Amino acid sequence: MSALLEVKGLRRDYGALRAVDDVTFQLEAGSILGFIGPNGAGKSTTLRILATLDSPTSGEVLLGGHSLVDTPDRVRPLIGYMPDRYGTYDDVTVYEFLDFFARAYGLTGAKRRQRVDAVMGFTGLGPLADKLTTALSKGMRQRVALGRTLLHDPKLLLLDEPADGLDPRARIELRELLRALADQGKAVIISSHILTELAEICDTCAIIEQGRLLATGKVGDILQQGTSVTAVELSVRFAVGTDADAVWSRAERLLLEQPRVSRVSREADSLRVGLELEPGAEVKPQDAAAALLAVLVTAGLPVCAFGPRERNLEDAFMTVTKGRLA
Ligand SMILES: Nc1ncnc2c1ncn2[C@@H]1O[C@H](COP(=O)(O)OP(=O)(O)OP(=O)(O)O)[C@@H](O)[C@H]1O
Repeated sequence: MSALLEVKGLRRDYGALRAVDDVTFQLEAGSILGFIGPNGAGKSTTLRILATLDSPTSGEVLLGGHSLVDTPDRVRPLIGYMPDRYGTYDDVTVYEFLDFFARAYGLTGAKRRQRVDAVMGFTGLGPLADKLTTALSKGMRQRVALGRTLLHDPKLLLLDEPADGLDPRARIELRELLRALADQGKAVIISSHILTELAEICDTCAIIEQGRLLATGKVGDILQQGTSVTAVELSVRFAVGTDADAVWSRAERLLLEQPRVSRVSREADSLRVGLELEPGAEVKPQDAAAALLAVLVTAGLPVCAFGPRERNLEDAFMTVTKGRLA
């Protein structure tokens, strides 16, 4: 079965600037793709083209097998697009706002009321139906914007930086809503700078820089990129009180004196330790790690956690973009 969305060799030039350069990827129904890139990488331009708001200079996009470039009117009803800046109107309640857009989507009579009610129920906006949209918190306004995107029950959702500016609770709620939408069989593309958020929400991700896709694939596979069997990252935590600085400094000095330790840095409440093993070396990574732990404990340092450090999407992003973060 072919993918719901197929993007092939997409290119968009603005004069001499190539904003999107040969972008190719696919997306299945029911899955969430994270679109990651620094400012100006080409995320919004790509999403705008997928929303049929802009035309590519070249390339093809098929949605449900239909060309988005040649037959935009045919595929538009299948697409829900939430831009990075969404407006609300003064003196309009949540219900009126959604009802207005339901009319714009051509929904009439009982069907319209049913869709608006369904969307308000899904997004949890029901109790706020009579509130003015301007009186809502950012998280709630963003739900209204998402609700508007869902009124015509699209198959493909394009969300440009939807988590931007949301507090942690609103982000978690957004994540749950998006997961529920994917479970309903919708394909979702979400762009973001908040990489840790994306790792939890996405099935696949695409890293874009200067218009080019540098990596695409399952989040787990992307996380593995740039890792090697000869480099090991460890995370060490200490049970510390007011002596934290002294303990951390001693540990840092001691670790840096050890063979194979390539770098040590502080990270939130732990030390991140890079171990380099010689290629083909007899010593196994776990033995080298065990030797380090013994050194720390023998020195009387209060180690309370010690183990391999999990790579996160930020590490993967830095690896595939070669460290050029926006
Ligand atoms: N209408 C336009 N005319 C000329 N250049 C444009 C236009 N739209 C975007 N660009 C340029 O294309 C490049 C890609 O922009 P785009 O907005 O797609 O990036 P982005 O990844 O979404 O970044 P951000 O996270 O900052 O929104 C940038 O260099 C931008 O300045």
